[in-house]
Amino acid sequence: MDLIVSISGLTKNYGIKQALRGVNLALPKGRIIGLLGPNGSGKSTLIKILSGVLCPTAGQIQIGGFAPGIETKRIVSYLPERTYLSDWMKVDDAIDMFVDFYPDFSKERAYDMLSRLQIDPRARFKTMSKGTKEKVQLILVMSRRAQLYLLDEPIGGVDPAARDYILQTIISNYDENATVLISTHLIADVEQILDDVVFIKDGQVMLQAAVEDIREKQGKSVDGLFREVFKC
Ligand SMILES: Nc1ncnc2c1ncn2[C@@H]1O[C@H](COP(=O)(O)OP(=O)(O)OP(=O)(O)O)[C@@H](O)[C@H]1O
Repeated sequence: MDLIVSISGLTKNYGIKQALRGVNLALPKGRIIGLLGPNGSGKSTLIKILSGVLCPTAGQIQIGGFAPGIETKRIVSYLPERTYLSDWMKVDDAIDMFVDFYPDFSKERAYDMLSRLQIDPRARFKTMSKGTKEKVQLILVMSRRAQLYLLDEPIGGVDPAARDYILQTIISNYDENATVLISTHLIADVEQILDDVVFIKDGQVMLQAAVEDIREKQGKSVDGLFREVFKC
């Protein structure tokens, strides 16, 4: 199996709080993977470490053969859980900023997705709804030709009718050798596009499985299995 990410013994402490406890995980190339777990289970922490925003306390990580750093930032496209776009900016300013930052950014792809989602490139972020801003951020992140996309809660603020359309638009634009890791609580909405899932609880990986196996062998949806495994 050709891997894009391999993680061994990954631990992250925030002071006395242990957010990740010895995570071992291998993510293959060319898969769309759901990172699923209850609140506080460590999803954002794991994604931040993979993106290079946070440093691990212990453990090894390889992304495309490199430890997180300058080389991996070239091949990783990261959507943080919170917005980082300044309100005074217009959509096309943000696109120009991405063009300057990332040689793999496709302006054509970005404008194509904006037009499909009927978003005006001259609009200023301060005039936009939360959901529209989210759509723009996702478009920016998915317009790079990255090898690994890390999407932390990408569609939380988007209305249910638009979610499917956005997911399909985004997915249809990505290169099939790339891997997408999506953290979300909207499992029922996202599971149609997932190949694999990783369940995480209390900073540890509980399960890694192909969605097809969950459906065929266990006769369950991912949403159904999640509700069963994490029942309060
Ligand atoms: N900066 C921080 N300082 C201290 N504790 C933190 C910090 N960030 C996260 N934590 C703690 O680490 C644990 C994991 O948090 P994390 O945000 O990774 O979880 P999550 O699975 O993304 O949660 P959610 O689904 O609610 O977004 C939680 O107990 C959280 O309170």
